[in-house]
Amino acid sequence: MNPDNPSSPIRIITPARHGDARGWFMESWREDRLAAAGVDCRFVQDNHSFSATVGTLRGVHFQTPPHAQAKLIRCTRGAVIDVAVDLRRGSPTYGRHVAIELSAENGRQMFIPVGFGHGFVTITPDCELLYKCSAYYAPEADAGLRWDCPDLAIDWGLNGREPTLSDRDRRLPCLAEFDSPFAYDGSPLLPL
Ligand SMILES: Cc1cn([C@H]2C[C@H](O)[C@@H](COP(=O)(O)OP(=O)(O)O[C@H]3O[C@@H](C)C(=O)[C@@H](O)[C@H]3O)O2)c(=O)[nH]c1=O
Repeated sequence: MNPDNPSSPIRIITPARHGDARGWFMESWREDRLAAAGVDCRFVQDNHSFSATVGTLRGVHFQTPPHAQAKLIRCTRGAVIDVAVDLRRGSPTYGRHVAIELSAENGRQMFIPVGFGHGFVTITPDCELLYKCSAYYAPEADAGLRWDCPDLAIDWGLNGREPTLSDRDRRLPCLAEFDSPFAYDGSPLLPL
């Protein structure tokens, strides 16, 4: 899953910023541009979260079918390491992940399709994340995997420090206890 390759189901999008003496302007979301980048998705909900301290970790989250969500994620204040984990049963990269820095400064957005888990850790204080979702929040379908599951082996860059977590995230299961409801669609994959 190399997000720089057009064959990857994970897409990185960086909308152009038009700078002038006042600052800048950008089209933060355009359906046709996303379609041109290989993303065919109808979004129905926008989310916005604020994380106060460095080392706040949310994830690894997903909703199960029929409420599964694709997400288009961007950071509008501060910086985070954003992670997408392949949870598609039968995928050659099942359990593996992509991690990239999203920041207010770099303006990158990451598109994560259905079948992937999502999580992030803050690397600056006062981080705001905005993301679009392709399905409504459904608490009964809300699920996740432990951030420190050894089978996921995600390097969050914490260097031994304990992250700030929700109670829910502390209780999430590991990959070995997880029976994935997501099917692998055969989309071409590349080594991470
Ligand atoms: C996700 C979500 C939560 N909530 C509520 C439930 C709870 O009372 C409060 C906080 O929810 P959480 O603790 O689940 O928030 P958080 O840990 O930030 O959950 C989010 O994490 C990132 C990584 C994602 O990818 C998101 O899809 C979502 O799972 O907000 C909604 O009302 N709507 C929503 O869409």
